[in-house]
Amino acid sequence: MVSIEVRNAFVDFPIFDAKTRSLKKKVLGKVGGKIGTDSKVPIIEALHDVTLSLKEGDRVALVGHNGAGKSTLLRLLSGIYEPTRGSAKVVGKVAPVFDLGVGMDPEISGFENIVIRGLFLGMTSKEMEKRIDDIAEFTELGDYLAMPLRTYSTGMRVRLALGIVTSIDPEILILDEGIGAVDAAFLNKARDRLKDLVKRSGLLVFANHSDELLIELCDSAVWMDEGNVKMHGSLREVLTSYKGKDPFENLSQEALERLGEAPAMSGD
Ligand SMILES: Nc1ncnc2c1ncn2[C@@H]1O[C@H](COP(=O)(O)OP(=O)(O)OP(=O)(O)O)[C@@H](O)[C@H]1O
Repeated sequence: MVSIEVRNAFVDFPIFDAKTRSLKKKVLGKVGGKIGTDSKVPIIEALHDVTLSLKEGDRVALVGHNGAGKSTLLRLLSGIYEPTRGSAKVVGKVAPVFDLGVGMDPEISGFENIVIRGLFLGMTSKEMEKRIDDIAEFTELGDYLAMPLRTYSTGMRVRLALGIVTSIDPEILILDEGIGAVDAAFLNKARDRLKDLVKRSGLLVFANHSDELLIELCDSAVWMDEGNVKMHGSLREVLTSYKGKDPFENLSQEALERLGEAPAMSGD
């Protein structure tokens, strides 16, 4: 059984080369974690006393304004960052997808990249080799798969990366923005693969600004604000509080039924 237990976790970034003059100016900032100035160097408090308990089957959306701490939290959950104080215990193998391009080598072929990228995501080369035909078909890259990645256009790279990422069997899947940033037409093609990927995952945490994608893939949500967990609950409740309106109200009846949701909340 996979699980994530974060207890009273803090992640601080001391900044040794901050310009003191600009920090003394009292300009009211609206985004980013708190900047503590009690010590000799300013410290950005990216995560502040975060407690979070996630279990097998959870599909969690992570929302919050720029600099609220979403990416930092995802890195903590992936074991890339250790908490400065507190604890983060992750049981299960994590497949972190922060940037679709990370882990791809421009000098080797598309085929070789499929295997290498798969290894980074916790798969074995045998498992990836079995998936090559399926990935090739999805990407429509044909003979280009035998060419070095540096010969690909940006869109071709995204196709390959998305094909690989959606082919894995993750225990814990951590997705940052990147996925939603791909071309809308191609994302439509990838949607079913993404949904299947999430179904196969033991646990999903997904940071994204697109309501539609979150509604499609998640059922609960965590709202981060200035490094704190401001709210943790059902996706609909959290998105309604975060956005100030019910995100389901614009969905068609068919979509609502598919999602097993009631019609939009009345009166707000
Ligand atoms: N490597 C770092 N060094 C210093 N400060 C950092 C670092 N990474 C993040 N921060 C700071 O931590 C805070 C949280 O950043 P984080 O990237 O987690 O936010 P986010 O919610 O993912 O934002 P966005 O939606 O803009 O991507 C911000 O104030 C940011 O300036």
